[in-house]
Amino acid sequence: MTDAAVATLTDDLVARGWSYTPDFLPADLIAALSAECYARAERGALAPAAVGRGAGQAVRENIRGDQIQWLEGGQSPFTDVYLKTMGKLRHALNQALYLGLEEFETHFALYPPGTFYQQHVDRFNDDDRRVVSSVLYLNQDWLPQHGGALRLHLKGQPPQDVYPLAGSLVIFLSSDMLHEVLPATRPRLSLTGWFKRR
Ligand SMILES: O=C(O)CCC(=O)C(=O)O
Ligand SMILES: [Fe+2]
Repeated sequence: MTDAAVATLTDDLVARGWSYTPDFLPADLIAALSAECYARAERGALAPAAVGRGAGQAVRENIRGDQIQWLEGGQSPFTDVYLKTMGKLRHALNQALYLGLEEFETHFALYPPGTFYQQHVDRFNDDDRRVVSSVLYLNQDWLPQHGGALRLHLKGQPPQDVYPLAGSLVIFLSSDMLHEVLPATRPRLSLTGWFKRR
């Protein structure tokens, strides 16, 4: 992540509420993170993702069908490099945009073929701490015919589809951006995260 890439990212976030950075992290690190996600899935560490919060939380596969595991520091050298990079990005966002972001929470997500996440925004009604959403994709050799786009529903414009290509990073404003994940023909892996204010 060069200074120029960070500048473009923050400029795009201000100008249009989202940004796309190809090759955000090196290919060998992305391959290691992808292998780690598959290994976690194989040992049963990923669990069906829930929607909602607190007492209203429930697994609803008609709304979202991914399997997730939250990350913690110290789990692997690869996830630690990712967490450290997102920490640097958090500082950069704060310096450029004065967002007061104090935390970053993130999970692996695996969408089995055919699963999806219906249109939503990432901020909860009863908790407005999520300010910026991030998705880092871990899928080698992804082709448009595999489906699985992240569809951003931009205000007053046609929707924007982003394919989940290995190493690419999408950032958007958590409260404003209506978005959905379209079904794919192959497993779709990512690290999804949220920069939060206190
Ligand atoms: O994987 C993606 O492209 C987006 C995931 C998402 O919208 C979410 O987890 O809230
Ligand atoms: Fe989302």
